Amino acid sequence: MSQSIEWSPLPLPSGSEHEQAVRQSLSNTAPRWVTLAWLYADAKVQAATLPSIIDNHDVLAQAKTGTGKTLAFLVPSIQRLLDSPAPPQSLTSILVLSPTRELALQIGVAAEGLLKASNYGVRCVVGGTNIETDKRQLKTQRADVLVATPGRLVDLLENGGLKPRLSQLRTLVLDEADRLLDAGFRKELLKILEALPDRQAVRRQTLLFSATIPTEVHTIASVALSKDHHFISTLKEEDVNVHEHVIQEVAVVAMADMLPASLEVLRREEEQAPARGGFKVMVFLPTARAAALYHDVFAALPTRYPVWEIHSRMSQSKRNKSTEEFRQAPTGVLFSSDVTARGIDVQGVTAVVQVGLPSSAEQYVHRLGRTARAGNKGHGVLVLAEFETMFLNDKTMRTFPLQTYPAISPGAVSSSRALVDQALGTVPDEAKAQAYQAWLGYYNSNLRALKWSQADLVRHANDYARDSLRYRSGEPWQAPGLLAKTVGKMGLKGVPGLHIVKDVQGGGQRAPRGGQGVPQPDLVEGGMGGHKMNGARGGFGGQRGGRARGGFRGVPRGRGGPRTN
Ligand SMILES: Nc1ncnc2c1ncn2[C@@H]1O[C@H](COP(=O)(O)OP(=O)(O)OP(=O)(O)O)[C@@H](O)[C@H]1O
Repeated sequence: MSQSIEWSPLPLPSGSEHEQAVRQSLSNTAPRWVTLAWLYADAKVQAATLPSIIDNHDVLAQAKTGTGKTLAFLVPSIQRLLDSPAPPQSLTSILVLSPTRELALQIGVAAEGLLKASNYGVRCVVGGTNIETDKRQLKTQRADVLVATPGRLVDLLENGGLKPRLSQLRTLVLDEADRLLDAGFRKELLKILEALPDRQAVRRQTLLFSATIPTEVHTIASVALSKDHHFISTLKEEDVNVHEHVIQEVAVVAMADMLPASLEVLRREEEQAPARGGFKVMVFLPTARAAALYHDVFAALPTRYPVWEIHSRMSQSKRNKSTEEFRQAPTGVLFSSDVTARGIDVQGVTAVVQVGLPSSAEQYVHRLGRTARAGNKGHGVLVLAEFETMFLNDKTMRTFPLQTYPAISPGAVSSSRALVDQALGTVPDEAKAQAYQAWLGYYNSNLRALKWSQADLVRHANDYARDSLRYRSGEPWQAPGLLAKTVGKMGLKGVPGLHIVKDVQGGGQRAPRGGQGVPQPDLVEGGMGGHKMNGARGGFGGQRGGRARGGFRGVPRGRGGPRTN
């Protein structure tokens, strides 16, 4: 381990001038200087983990969202790289894994900033991009720091000749570690760990970071961490892992009023912009199709603000464009599935609105964490349908200071409704049918928590299509058509109320990537050309999906109950 990092434990005052200096140092100066500057800033997780990381311990670290975990693992690992003899071009020293592509790209940019003044190289390999380019560049360019999503990394290990490049790996980082260790990624994680050299032989250090570390992750983490690893949490025992200064409100509305209520919530956020420091909002929906539909509806509404969408049904280049434009925009709304729920650091997000049942309390925490980052203010609104309020009884959710959202009057709902209905008129039936199918899939995996029968599910889904989406099919009203194959895969064969068709309208209801036929929450990384349901837990508080295979030796595959911290 490098002995050359000079640092002082003296608590120096932090403030905006200082913060500016730190920020500048990140892009302009040598990493050693960054290390010094960074220690004096008000980023507890960095100060708390640095001594253990410098001492070459494996670390499992937990700290609230937006408190600087990325630099907490990047700066010491990069410092260590710089203080060691330069490795040959063909070797990677630091491997960072991220569950989502956007987060991987963001970490890559941060690493590049730290290595700007050096000859070392950073490469990002993520799903949805040309793997041949990755292979070529990994052969010819430096990749001292490699940031990857698990699926693409496994592809490169199995078919891209990547293994020798990792033969001297010094640091392995699992960002959003609880997600990476979750059932949805287990198979890939195991393959990656097996492909890495023996940790003792290369004295490899492993660093696991997340804002949420459910109890069982401590057990599962042992596959990656040494026995004497340090667990470091900046959360006090009685602490909850959301920021106290973020006002969190819950609006409960009739399912048919979710879209109008969302419009009203955004109208109020816009109205409150001067007090909230602006109007830049992320709206999270449970599925990719719902995010797309909300985006299309809001794009057709006579609102003043620009809107973007991001979810796994878009090409990676479109996802990148949305992320970039939203990052740069002073104001606007991004409709997102859970692909941006974790880690994404966009400056100036004034509010996070979560519409519909979040897949877990952890996911609620991560989504909320897109606002109020780095000590800034923020506001969170959770919009639930009446039947989704059981989510508030979750053990973890009950520890949060949730407030009731100021009532949305029937008058406000009906004027929003009229606007929304007009906008819905411009949305193709195909998009509504896709949102309906995705809705069925998502709530189907939450039946136990909802205390619904399959017939209840279909009844509610049809209400959603008819009353929320204004899906018009003629007289008598019929639900959007579903292929018998899709219905079979959802386990809904014979459930009354479904409309089985031979061919779906416009060929739009293809089975999702990966051919599963069953829409799932959009917690997708999407590598390996397949649709990975990252949270293959089978839904909040409910049944576990049967899709997650594998499992670490001696580690239970899952939990029966809700995900709590
Ligand atoms: N020492 C520091 N001084 C000033 N700003 C910092 C410092 N460390 C990090 N930041 C800034 O704080 C913001 C949040 O950091 P980061 O994205 O690493 O948070 P995080 O803890 O990883 O969040 P999440 O849990 O959402 O992944 C970033 O904009 C980052 O540049």
